[in-house]
Amino acid sequence: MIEAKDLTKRFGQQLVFENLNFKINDGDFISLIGPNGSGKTTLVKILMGLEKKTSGELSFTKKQTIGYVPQFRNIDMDYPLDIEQFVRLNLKFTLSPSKRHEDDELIKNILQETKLTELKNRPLGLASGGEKQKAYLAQALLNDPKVLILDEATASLDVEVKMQLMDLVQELNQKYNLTVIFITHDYELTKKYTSRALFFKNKTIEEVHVNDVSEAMFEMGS
Ligand SMILES: Nc1ncnc2c1ncn2[C@@H]1O[C@H](COP(=O)(O)OP(=O)(O)OP(=O)(O)O)[C@@H](O)[C@H]1O
Repeated sequence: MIEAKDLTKRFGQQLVFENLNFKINDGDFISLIGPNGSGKTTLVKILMGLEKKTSGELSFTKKQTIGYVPQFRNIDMDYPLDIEQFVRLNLKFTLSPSKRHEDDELIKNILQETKLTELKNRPLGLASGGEKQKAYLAQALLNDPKVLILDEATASLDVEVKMQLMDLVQELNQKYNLTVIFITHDYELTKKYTSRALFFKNKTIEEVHVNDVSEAMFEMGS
């Protein structure tokens, strides 16, 4: 479980949010929603230890390995790695033959789990948007995370491709009780896939029942 108590973040004089109080349970599929600039990415950066909180508490009941899938960005056609090589980047490189064998097995399983086996030798630069995002997902899964953060990971993808990626994440959530934190501006995906929603509003956060999530929540000024 992840618990925030009175979590507050400022950048200099600018208050991003204050007194956030929430719990995220193991196996939750939770969305972080709210307008641009309301602090969603800042919160996940604090969760990942990339940014410091200003005050308040953030606690984890046990060691929580975190995987992170970023927003889609195009990759040059001449990017030198294929999908499998790209996924391997997240491994700790080693010269030990027995570790090499273990790594090969791990990569094989992850590629299978993310439905990339057939595509593993495709140059990443020539892969479709959805395939690239699946490669990022595979990389994020390498360290056996208990928590997966999708940071607008479905933005700019076609609707069908978004659904395929989310179906895959849902499978992992259900099969491994993986906690999923989904930052999104997508109303439909929030409704279809998430079981809880945390809504950033007026510099703080409130839990909203997924049935009560409205399109306006993604549009309002912060
Ligand atoms: N390193 C930084 N230094 C100063 N201000 C920052 C920094 N990072 C973010 N901010 C500011 O903090 C606020 C929250 O930004 P953040 O990126 O967390 O919002 P967000 O909800 O993720 O937005 P979006 O939906 O547009 O991605 C914004 O006003 C942003 O400009």
